[in-house]
Amino acid sequence: MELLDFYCQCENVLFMGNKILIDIQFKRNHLLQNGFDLTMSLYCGIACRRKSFWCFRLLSTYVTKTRYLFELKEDDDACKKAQQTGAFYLFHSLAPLLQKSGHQYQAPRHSLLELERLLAKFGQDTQRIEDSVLIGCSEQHEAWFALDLVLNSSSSINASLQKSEMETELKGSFTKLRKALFQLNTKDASLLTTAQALLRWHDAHQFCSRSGQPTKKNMAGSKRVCPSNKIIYYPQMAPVVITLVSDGTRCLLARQSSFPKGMYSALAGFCDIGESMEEAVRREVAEEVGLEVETLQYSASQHWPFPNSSLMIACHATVKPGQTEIQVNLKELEAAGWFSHDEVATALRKNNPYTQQQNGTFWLPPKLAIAHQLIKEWVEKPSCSPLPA
Ligand SMILES: NC(=O)C1=CN([C@@H]2O[C@H](COP(=O)(O)OP(=O)(O)OC[C@H]3O[C@@H](n4cnc5c(N)ncnc54)[C@H](O)[C@@H]3O)[C@@H](O)[C@H]2O)C=CC1
Ligand SMILES: [Mg+2]
Repeated sequence: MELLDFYCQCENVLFMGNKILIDIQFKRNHLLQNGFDLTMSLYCGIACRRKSFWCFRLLSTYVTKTRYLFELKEDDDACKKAQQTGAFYLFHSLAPLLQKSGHQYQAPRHSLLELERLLAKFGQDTQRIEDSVLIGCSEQHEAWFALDLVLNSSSSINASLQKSEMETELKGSFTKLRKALFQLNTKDASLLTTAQALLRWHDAHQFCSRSGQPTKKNMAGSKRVCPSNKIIYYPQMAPVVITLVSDGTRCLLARQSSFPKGMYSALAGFCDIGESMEEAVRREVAEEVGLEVETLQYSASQHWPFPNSSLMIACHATVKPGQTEIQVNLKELEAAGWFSHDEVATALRKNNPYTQQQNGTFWLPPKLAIAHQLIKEWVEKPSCSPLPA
């Protein structure tokens, strides 16, 4: 909804608690005088009365959306109300419901009414909807939830037998996220990885680790509380560093035996407790390939759902040109080597996860993986100027 539409609907003045809007004519003039673009999607504001005039501040769509999600996480009643007009992504044993068209997958959403009908049809209690977790909302504040139809269900044996009937009813299939991830658009991929990570965390944190009592999820699923001792548990991610090492002209790529055949990636490793990101990078590079990092530069980060939730922290690092002899730690890696700029640029151009490279050439992680971004950055700008490690 755009600014102008919103004001036209609300006539002259004020409404909605602290989201008070002021006289349309005044605001329109004021905004025009101040050079605001009325077509911007700013449509919500906060106003307060100062002496004889109103002060107001428009909030961006992003800010109002963020505040709305915060409210839903904090207030169970507001969250329950949001389910009435919300939409649900469905999972079965952590596999999302997807519909396939050509090479692409799409994630359908269902209304509360459709979900209630589905559960009733398959003999499940509609109370189960309270197991759903909040994963986001649209710009119009339609809240999005995810529900696993099998996890934590008292009738889980029954439900798993009904999987194919459910798929027929829902006109889709419950597909392993690892298989589908790279054929989803970025928005669906991000929502589904968040949803899966959150559903998995709830499934694994049903009991308090101190009292052994069942913990209780809040409506949004942003935490669990032990009713007996009030300990609050929040969903966790493990920090992982991923580093593309360069010697100035070549970059170092490696593979684990668990990787798909022919795929090489940057070096990755979990941070140890008490370590900074910089220390973790130095240790992992030394541990895995026997090299000492000289400089490093942060690039970007990414949530990664496999095998459990990780926060991938991506960096570029360099080693001294004269100290490039690799000693592969075979307990961690199957192979590692230096690759020239041309070799990597060619692999990047040809990279296609559906038709993995033939005739012995190597291939790189797909676009959605942060390893791919890191490698692409290096190919585009091999001589960035990192900081001392
Ligand atoms: N998104 C991306 O582009 C990429 C993501 N990754 C992810 O990075 C992660 C870490 O890479 P690895 O080389 O496997 O790590 P790693 O080099 O630390 O080795 C894994 C080993 O570390 C130990 N470990 C320590 N803390 C752990 C924890 N919190 N969880 C699990 N194991 C722990 C275990 O013994 C495990 O076998 C992997 O889960 C992988 O999925 C890896 C490459 C690319
Ligand atoms: Mg590793």
